[in-house]
Amino acid sequence: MAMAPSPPPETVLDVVRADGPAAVLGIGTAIPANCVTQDEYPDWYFRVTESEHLTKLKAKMRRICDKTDIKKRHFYHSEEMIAGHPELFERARPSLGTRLGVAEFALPELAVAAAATAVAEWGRPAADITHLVVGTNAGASAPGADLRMAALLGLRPTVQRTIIYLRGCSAGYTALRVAKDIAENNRGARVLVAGADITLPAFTAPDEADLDALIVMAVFGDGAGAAVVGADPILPIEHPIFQMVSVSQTTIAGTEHKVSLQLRERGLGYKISGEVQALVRDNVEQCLVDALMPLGLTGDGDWNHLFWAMHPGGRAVLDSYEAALRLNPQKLAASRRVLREYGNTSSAAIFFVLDELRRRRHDRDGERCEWGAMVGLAPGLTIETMVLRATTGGRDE
Ligand SMILES: CC(C)(COP(=O)(O)OP(=O)(O)OC[C@H]1O[C@@H](n2cnc3c(N)ncnc32)[C@H](O)[C@@H]1OP(=O)(O)O)[C@@H](O)C(=O)NCCC(=O)NCCSC(=O)CC(=O)O
Repeated sequence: MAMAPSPPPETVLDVVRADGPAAVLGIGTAIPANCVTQDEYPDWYFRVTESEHLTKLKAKMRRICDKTDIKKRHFYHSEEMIAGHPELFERARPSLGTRLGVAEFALPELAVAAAATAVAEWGRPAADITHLVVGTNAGASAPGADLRMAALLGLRPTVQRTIIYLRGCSAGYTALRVAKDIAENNRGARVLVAGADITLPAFTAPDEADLDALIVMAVFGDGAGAAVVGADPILPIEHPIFQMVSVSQTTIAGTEHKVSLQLRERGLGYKISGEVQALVRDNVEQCLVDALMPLGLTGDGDWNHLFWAMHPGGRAVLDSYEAALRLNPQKLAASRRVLREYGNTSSAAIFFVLDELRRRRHDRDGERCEWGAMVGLAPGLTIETMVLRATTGGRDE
């Protein structure tokens, strides 16, 4: 009997792959209830860590806080929680179990709150989600926050889960990059992406010999962000907000130790070199030329023709982007506002920035550029970019 001819591979791929680029179809964010203003933070921090006697270091902390351009931050931990666990600030004591134990509850709680908002905006039932991608620096368990999220949100048991640990501040980018590839390579896929972080794993007492930790304590905050990503939106139910056009990643040679994270018995240790700002100034423009040249979007070196979703890593990092790309001050207004209101929420921050950017597109004097880019830094030191295209398909445009 003659065998039926097998279809040529291109045809099979046409069936499997989506037609169009992936797009963000819904965005949500969430923050924990405890709020500490940046003005009160030095007093709060030195009090809860029983370090009031370190008056010079506290004065330095105040100088740092005053320069952050942060108004307030939200934390899952409270003064009472820390008082009940002295291992969180007594540096010699092992404390990893306490920290990860809190994260196990906190991450899904925050991520689900953000995801529920993103799913509601997307407009379809949570059971239509086919994939889940979660990025965080505050976990080390399997199954992790992804499985708990799937249960709490009522996702299908067949949902394909990916969790990304310890990607530093770019965990949200990485999760979005993975979601883009999934959406474009699996026709009909709808990917729920979440970035969630709490700072408790890195919480530590002030120490003159560990100024990196002082910077982390002054700048980082807790939060979660989420997005639903999919290609070929089903109109009029689904409304693309940003198309995810292309991605790139460049690791700057010889910078392996400039930003790094280590999970130790006393928690998550960050190394953040003061050279980061200079490295950004010296390298980011070339990365963007490489990423945008193939799309004809370099604007002959005038980068103000794009909108920008910079990760709000710190005031000085945003200043470096602005200087290196000769940006008008309003170009980073969304990133600066997110930094001011929440601090650097690490894996979550980019979702806050995308949410703020699309909100600003509705303002009378808001951003109108069609094309833009997300930029963030990962340990390495690695510069990640994603080219975005703002669509007119947003629900209330
Ligand atoms: C911390 C800052 C707000 C301080 O502001 P300025 O640098 O303008 O102020 P300044 O020079 O007067 O510094 C104030 C005091 O802080 C000290 N100081 C500043 N940077 C320091 C560092 N990296 N390590 C240790 N100490 C530091 C200074 O010596 C000074 O101490 P004294 O007063 O005693 O002389 C800023 O440098 C900043 O925003 N840094 C970026 C923080 C950061 O790296 N974020 C995470 C990046 S990674 C990330 O999130 C990824 C991403 O961005 O995508």
